[in-house]
Amino acid sequence: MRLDSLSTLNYRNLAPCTLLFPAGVTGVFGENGAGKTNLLEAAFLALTGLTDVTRLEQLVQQGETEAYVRADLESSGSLSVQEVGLGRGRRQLKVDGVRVRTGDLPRGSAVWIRPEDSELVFGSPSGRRAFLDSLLSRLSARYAEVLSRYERTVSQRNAALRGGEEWAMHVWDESLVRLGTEIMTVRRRALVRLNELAAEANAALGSRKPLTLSLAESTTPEAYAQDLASRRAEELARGSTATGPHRDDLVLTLGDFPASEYASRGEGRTVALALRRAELELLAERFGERPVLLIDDFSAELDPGRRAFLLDLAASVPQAIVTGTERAPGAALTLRAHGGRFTPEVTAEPLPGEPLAEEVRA
Ligand SMILES: Nc1ncnc2c1ncn2[C@@H]1O[C@H](COP(=O)(O)OP(=O)(O)OP(=O)(O)O)[C@@H](O)[C@H]1O
Repeated sequence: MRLDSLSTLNYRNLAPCTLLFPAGVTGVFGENGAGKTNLLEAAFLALTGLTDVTRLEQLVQQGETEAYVRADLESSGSLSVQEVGLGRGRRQLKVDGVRVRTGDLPRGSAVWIRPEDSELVFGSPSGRRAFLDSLLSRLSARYAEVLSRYERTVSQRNAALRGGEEWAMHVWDESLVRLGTEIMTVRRRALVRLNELAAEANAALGSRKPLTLSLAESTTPEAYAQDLASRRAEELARGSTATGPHRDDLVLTLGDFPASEYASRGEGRTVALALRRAELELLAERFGERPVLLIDDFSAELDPGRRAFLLDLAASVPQAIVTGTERAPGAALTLRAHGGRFTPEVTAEPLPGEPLAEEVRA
């Protein structure tokens, strides 16, 4: 997978631009607040159609009403244009000029690694569930569909519980058990490979404590219907669905203890990196192509060994964009970020026989 160019208009603090990206690593460096994260966020949105901001308006430049991003990308030898328009709280996606839904974009096109990933480890179960669900939804359109039906069913069932509609529960329970069982089954199956890949990545990061992924399930496919029936009174009193995959956690165990409670900051960042590398490998296995890798702030909180891991990972994919407050070593192209603009740096060391940059300018 390759991002040939990225165009943005009215996107956060970015000046309108079209940037061309070569194969290999593009390093983007600049001071805090220059727009480096915004650039990666725009690239991730244009490549996948995905964003995790709560309000799409946040992505639109202050004072404007609409924003636009466009990716020209190359996948398995063919070229396509993906466009995302943002306005009035809605997102409109097009591929080669034809309107599509998010799930119709290439689902394995990008992985985004950022310092906030530590929240996966230290934050609440909902963040880890979102990581797992978003990954599985990208691996399988069927999972995305079942998950969205399940989530709709939970909120409708909750409304019925709040309305005291006990008589309607058997209908909601039937849908909930059917959809929830499929979600639990897919999660369990996918976790086997995800666990292997995350453990490998954790070892490659030099961690002396083994990493194990497991599911803490609030029920099981076999017991789900019975659990719902036995907690009916409690659910009616609380007005919410007490059990099911929307309550489960992805437990990250480092050594003998849950990382969420016992890991140091650095260990937590390592676990998060291991999860992201596992995500990248799973997407590559599923779609037969390595995603574009977006790495935000490659040096944040990381010791030299872990920085080297990230830079090696960047070198293992056809294309990566790596940001930092300092230059990423070994980049094919370096962009200097300043006030939402990105300027290519002329390489200081000419290839043998090439004139110096100064000579070119003279
Ligand atoms: N909708 C918006 N409109 C205008 N500016 C915005 C909008 N959203 C965010 N910004 C601004 O964009 C600027 C750049 O943010 P960004 O996170 O990309 O910086 P960065 O280069 O990654 O910095 P750091 O090195 O601190 O991570 C911030 O000053 C922020 O206030």
